[in-house]
Amino acid sequence: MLQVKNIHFGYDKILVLEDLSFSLNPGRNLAIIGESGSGKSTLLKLLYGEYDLPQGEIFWKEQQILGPKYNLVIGYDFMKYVTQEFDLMPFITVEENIGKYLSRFYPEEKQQRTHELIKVVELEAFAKTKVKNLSGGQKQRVALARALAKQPEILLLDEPFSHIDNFKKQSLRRSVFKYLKEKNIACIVATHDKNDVLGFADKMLVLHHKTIIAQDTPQNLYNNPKLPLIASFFDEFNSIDGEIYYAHQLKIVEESDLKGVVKSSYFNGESWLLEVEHDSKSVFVEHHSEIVPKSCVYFSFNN
Ligand SMILES: Nc1ncnc2c1ncn2[C@@H]1O[C@H](COP(=O)(O)OP(=O)(O)OP(=O)(O)O)[C@@H](O)[C@H]1O
Repeated sequence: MLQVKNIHFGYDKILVLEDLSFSLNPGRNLAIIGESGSGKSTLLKLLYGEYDLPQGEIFWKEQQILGPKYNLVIGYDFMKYVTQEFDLMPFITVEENIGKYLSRFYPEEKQQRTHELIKVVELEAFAKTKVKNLSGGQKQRVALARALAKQPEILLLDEPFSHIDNFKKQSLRRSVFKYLKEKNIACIVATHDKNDVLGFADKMLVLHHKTIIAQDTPQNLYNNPKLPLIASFFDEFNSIDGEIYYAHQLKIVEESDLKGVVKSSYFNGESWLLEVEHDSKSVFVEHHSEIVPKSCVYFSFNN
């Protein structure tokens, strides 16, 4: 189990994280969310042992995670960290990059394992391509596969699908997260993308103002967001009389006490998002069709 106990950390005396505590069991998937600059990457680096902790402790099972003051080489064999920089070897091929840390004394096993990982990240067509000739998204997939090569017990991922195009993203997420579950590899994913979380994370942790402001399953946080910051991660929302309503929880009706004027309609695939001016504020309502600007409409709550 990963145990993070009352950790504090700052750069140059400016506190970035204050008194964080949480835990994660083997094989579980934890998503870390928070606005830009809230400390997600810093937290991953601390979990990896990249910095010394001025206060608090981190353990993976019995092993305490310590920083450079105690370790000549940063990191531990049971943990891998995929940063936003990838850190690959450009002049060798995809399969050579992935196989680099696998034992060459078992060539057949090495080849089999490399092939298995290339399949997980859906890069079969590029196995023999030099990394320098790959796109950013393809490099990101090689970095993921390489982190998995030696089968870590825990994987830290910083925005793991940020460079991958939308055509590939969803199938790649399914493939990678399914693989991690099958192999019982715990993973911690720092992300801005709700699609990395919904459907995959067992638990979500929300960072804000240096601390954890919420810690729960994605389902519970989605259904009961409590704070605008949490709702905004998932969807367009409105605060009405102190309550949070997603746009799909409001509907256009023939008549109601809530009246407004349509400012804009935005097509979003399955439906349209209407921006309605009500009480000099914008209210977002999901609707099956477009409504011309300046139309007067009534809206109410979906039951
Ligand atoms: N090496 C560093 N030296 C000094 N300050 C830093 C350093 N790295 C990050 N910071 C600061 O620490 C804070 C947290 O940064 P961090 O990169 O952890 O946030 P983040 O949530 O990962 O952001 P993003 O979502 O934009 O990647 C920011 O205010 C940032 O400016």
